[in-house]
Amino acid sequence: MTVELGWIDVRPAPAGPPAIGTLGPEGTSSEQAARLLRTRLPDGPSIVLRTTYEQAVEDLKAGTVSHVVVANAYRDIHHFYMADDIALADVFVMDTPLYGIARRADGGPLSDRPSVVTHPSPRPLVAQLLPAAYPLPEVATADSTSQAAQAVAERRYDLALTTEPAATRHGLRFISRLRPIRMVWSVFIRT
Ligand SMILES: O=C(O)C(=O)C[C@]1(C(=O)O)C=C[C@@H](O)C=C1
Repeated sequence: MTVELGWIDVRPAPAGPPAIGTLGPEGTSSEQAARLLRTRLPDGPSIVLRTTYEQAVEDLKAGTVSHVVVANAYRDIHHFYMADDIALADVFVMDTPLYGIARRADGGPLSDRPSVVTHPSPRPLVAQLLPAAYPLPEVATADSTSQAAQAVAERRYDLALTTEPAATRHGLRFISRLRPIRMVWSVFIRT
């Protein structure tokens, strides 16, 4: 369940039917944030999930979506703040779904030095959540928590730092404790 903790509108919504772009595929925290934004917009807008936030912003500039939701922990968000053809419309605080380290539910025993994949932004959680029995691994990166889960389901890595929805979607089982991330989300519109 997602909990909205605060909301600031800084610019009126654009005219026309809304559509929301963000980072996918299904199971990302960004998808949950987009679902929350949808509850505040008229006409039950569609949600367009893209492989990167940059692709979602290209859709915004091209006019195929009206809003793009970006996690403020995204390290390249400054490009979106600096662009002069899009602008910040809203800011809200929402806890992400639960994050944890997950393995294939049907896999055999884990290696003593399992490989780990994560989106770059929540990477500090790998050291925080990885059970002490395992040495700190080399960490590979994926474009989203959901892609990280998919990479483990496809046997490319042993463990993924991922969300509960993405783990469920890809048949993974958590081996760590779970925690949410209290996140500020930025909503951009075209100017
Ligand atoms: O990959 C996702 O699920 C995202 O929505 C992006 C993501 C993440 O990787 O955790 C980016 C930074 C924040 O930690 C919240 C979300």
